[in-house]
Amino acid sequence: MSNTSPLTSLPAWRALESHFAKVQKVHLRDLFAQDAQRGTRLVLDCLGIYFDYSKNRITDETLKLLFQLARESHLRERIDGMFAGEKINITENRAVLHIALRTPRGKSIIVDGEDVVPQVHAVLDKMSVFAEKIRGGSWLGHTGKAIRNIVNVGIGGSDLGPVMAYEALRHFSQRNLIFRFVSNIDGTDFVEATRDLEPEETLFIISSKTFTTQETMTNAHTAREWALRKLKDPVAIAKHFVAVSTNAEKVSAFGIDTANMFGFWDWVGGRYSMDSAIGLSTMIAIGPDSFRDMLAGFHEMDEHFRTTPFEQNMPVLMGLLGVWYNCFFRAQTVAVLPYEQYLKRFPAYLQQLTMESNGKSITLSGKPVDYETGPIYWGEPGTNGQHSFYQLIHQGTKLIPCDIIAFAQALNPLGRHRDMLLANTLAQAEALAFGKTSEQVKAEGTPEWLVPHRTFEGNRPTNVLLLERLTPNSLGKLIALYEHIVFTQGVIWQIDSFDQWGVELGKVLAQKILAELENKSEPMHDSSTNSLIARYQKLKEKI
Ligand SMILES: O=P(O)(O)OC[C@H]1O[C@H](O)[C@H](O)[C@@H](O)[C@@H]1O
Repeated sequence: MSNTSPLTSLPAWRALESHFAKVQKVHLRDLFAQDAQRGTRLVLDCLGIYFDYSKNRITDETLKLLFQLARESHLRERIDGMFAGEKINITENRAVLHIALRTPRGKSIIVDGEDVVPQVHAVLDKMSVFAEKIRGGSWLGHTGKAIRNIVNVGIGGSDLGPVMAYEALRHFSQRNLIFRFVSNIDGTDFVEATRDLEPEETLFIISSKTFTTQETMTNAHTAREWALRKLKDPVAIAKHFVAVSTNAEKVSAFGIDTANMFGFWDWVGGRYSMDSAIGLSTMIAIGPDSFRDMLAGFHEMDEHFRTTPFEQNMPVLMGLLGVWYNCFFRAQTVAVLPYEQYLKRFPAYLQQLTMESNGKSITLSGKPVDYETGPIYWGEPGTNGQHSFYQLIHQGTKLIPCDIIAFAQALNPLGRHRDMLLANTLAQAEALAFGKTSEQVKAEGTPEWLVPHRTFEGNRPTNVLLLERLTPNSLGKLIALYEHIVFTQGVIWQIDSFDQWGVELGKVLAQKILAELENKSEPMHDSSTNSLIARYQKLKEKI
């Protein structure tokens, strides 16, 4: 890591603090009134994405200082370090190379003396052959029937990406195949996902980077029992189970032939893995060509991020705007509002990507931070959110910057639906920014006492991302955009965006409590946990 002073002592940070004191109350109405070009000037139009950031509470000076902050944080060197395969995940001593997963054939990225790009393409080729066999009906189950149902068993990064991508790209999927996803340790997840499936026609993809995750291993064993109840012969496993993992030893120990294993590498973080073999279900759904088209979209955004000056660099710009709201306005959350039904799981996917990455409070040099880091990401597709939580965004006491994502062309054109959807999209961004003054409300003849209730303060910032059409390629660009926003922010905050130690403690305690629940040994915890255990055991006995 380049030598960087603590964030709050950087000159740009100090300058931003005094700048913030001056501009924090400035209203977007005034910023637009002062500059007739603002709405066409503060936009980026590249890679097929029209990014309008004019409705942010920023001036040209804000942007200048934010870019200066990026330079003083050595963002350029850190980007180069990631792309060169440096071990920037310092707490796990690992390279962070999800960008290698979409690097075109023929290029090279060296990790520990080995070029990883040919390895990436070898796995993609193996996935393609397998995916085509399933899609074409030539991969037969144990009793000679073609596979019709594909069940991905995984959790976290081995589930959220596949689920999101399947939903997002459903329009491009082969419709005679049924896809299901099992993640939760709650048995209901498995039972409901498989209750109407025929084992003879079902393929399980056991997806787990480590192949040790309790939920996934338990669901995988349950899946094996479910399949063998009908198929009887353990030889059948070879036709009905494949694995996606970095851990060949554990895959064999489970009983899956490593010939049926699709590998990836320790330099791919779970939440950055949906475009690795973890995307096998996605590839079976949309086909190898569309999957590669998605990878090409990722790669275009990677190259944009790697080579474009910060001022025109979409992930850098969006990342810095996020830092501005998070650290100076102290906005606690970011709402992601896709105006596209197919992106309904996109906010959930982003929650792991952003919050598991930047939910940290210790710097790379091991000190507690004295500023805010990762915000809470949340959201629902428009227009549904409008009839639910938008009230709070418009008139509540909290500042919630919103990312609004929309596509001009409907994949399912239907009457006036798309125009109505887009009218809502644009209206919300306008209403959030400009609001409605009490004068305007009064002029409508509203009784005096009602005026404050019907007034909209406005000045609620939005980023609007407008694309032509949701395709595998544009989805790849959008995901890579957020991956690099996370990276940019992690660099500014001087944290390790690629570890996740915070998930460990609960896992260890759950093992201990499970043993106590099953052995009925005397629980040795605090008084609250002890009595919850006792109550659970009592309630359970009532069945
Ligand atoms: O893919 P796996 O090794 O099964 O891991 C699944 C998930 O579980 C872990 O607890 C981590 O928090 C996630 O980052 C990971 O994606």
